[in-house]
Amino acid sequence: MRASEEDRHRERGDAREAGERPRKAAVFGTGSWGTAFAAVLADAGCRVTLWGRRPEVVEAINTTRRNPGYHPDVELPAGVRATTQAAEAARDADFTVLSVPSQTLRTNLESWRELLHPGTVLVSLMKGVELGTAKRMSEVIEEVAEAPAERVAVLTGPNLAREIAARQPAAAVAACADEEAARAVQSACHTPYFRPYTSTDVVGCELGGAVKNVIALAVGIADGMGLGDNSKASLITRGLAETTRLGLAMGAEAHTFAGLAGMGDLVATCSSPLSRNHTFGTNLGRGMTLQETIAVTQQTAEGVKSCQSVLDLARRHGVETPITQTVVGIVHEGKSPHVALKELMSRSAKPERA
Ligand SMILES: NC(=O)C1=CN([C@@H]2O[C@H](COP(=O)(O)OP(=O)(O)OC[C@H]3O[C@@H](n4cnc5c(N)ncnc54)[C@H](O)[C@@H]3O)[C@@H](O)[C@H]2O)C=CC1
Ligand SMILES: O=C(CO)COP(=O)(O)O
Repeated sequence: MRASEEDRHRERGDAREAGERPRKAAVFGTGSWGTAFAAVLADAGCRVTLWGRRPEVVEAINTTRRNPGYHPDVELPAGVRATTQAAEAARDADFTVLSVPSQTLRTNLESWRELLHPGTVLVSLMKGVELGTAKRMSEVIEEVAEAPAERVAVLTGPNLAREIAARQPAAAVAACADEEAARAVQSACHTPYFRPYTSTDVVGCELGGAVKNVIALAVGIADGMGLGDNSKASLITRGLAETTRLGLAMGAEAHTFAGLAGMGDLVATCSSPLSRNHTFGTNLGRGMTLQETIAVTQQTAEGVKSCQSVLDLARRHGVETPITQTVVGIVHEGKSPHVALKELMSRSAKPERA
């Protein structure tokens, strides 16, 4: 029989009292989510080493317990320390958490792969699809780190970093082909305010996270154009329909898209002013050019690049993704949002289930 959550919490406490070493996590990336998730892991009892490339950020974290560029008002738990040395972060890590921009992951991981602790579970926090290859982040990790799918997990869901850093309650999904590894990740980040569920549907979980960023761009554009809630609800709902269609073609499970990694994340991202993708879209919808919008965006808005890879995936699988196509048209082909909207609305009529 599977142990209940309470039993597992008790077992962890017993193990610590019995002198078992605390679990160790390396988090690569001191950005908004990497920093907030490091705090979650530490609050759950892990010893966390954060790797950052900028010495001044690492120094600030170690001396002030704050990351001034991303979460200036949040005091990080004592269990988090930072380093610029990848080898130091990776040493003995039970969990190696990756939180860099999706398009730099391959290059980053190529320089870290020799340092990874044998047997470590690699956990992707990233919500993008690689340009050119159209690979999901877990696929890039498996390939570059030469790690089996059983040791590559994904953590996703409605998790706006600023809210998690403020310890506001949220749920998430820890997905891995190996259920045992998914449970290990779940237990490593389970706190009174962060409630991860497990899944073995890695494809569905990753796709939900990546495509919702594209749909959030569309909803942001609608917002920026001054459109109302009917328009936005229609985009969100049809956005979920196209995500599900693509996911099913790729072997994902339908129920994943009705869960936290699908609907949950889509709703959070499309409705929150904290979302970088949503804000990016709003600026475009208000009439900023792509270059102006990029210039005012301080953090990673994955959908801007991943919309092209998602469209690539859809074409490879012969799936229609009209909203994604519209976003690509506006963001990368210079199409005016008004013209793009007219085209989207004038597509041939069809049954809702098509
Ligand atoms: N911020 C959020 O609320 C959430 C973000 N995510 C996902 O987490 C991933 C990371 O996002 P954030 O931390 O929010 O982004 P961010 O933009 O706040 O931070 C990215 C970090 O990567 C570093 N970085 C940039 N280029 C790099 C390179 N070439 N090599 C190494 N490091 C580099 C930056 O210095 C920064 O520390 C993204 O895929 C995002 O979609 C997922 C859930 C929530
Ligand atoms: O993934 C997120 C929330 O779950 C964060 O969304 P943004 O990257 O658009 O800020």
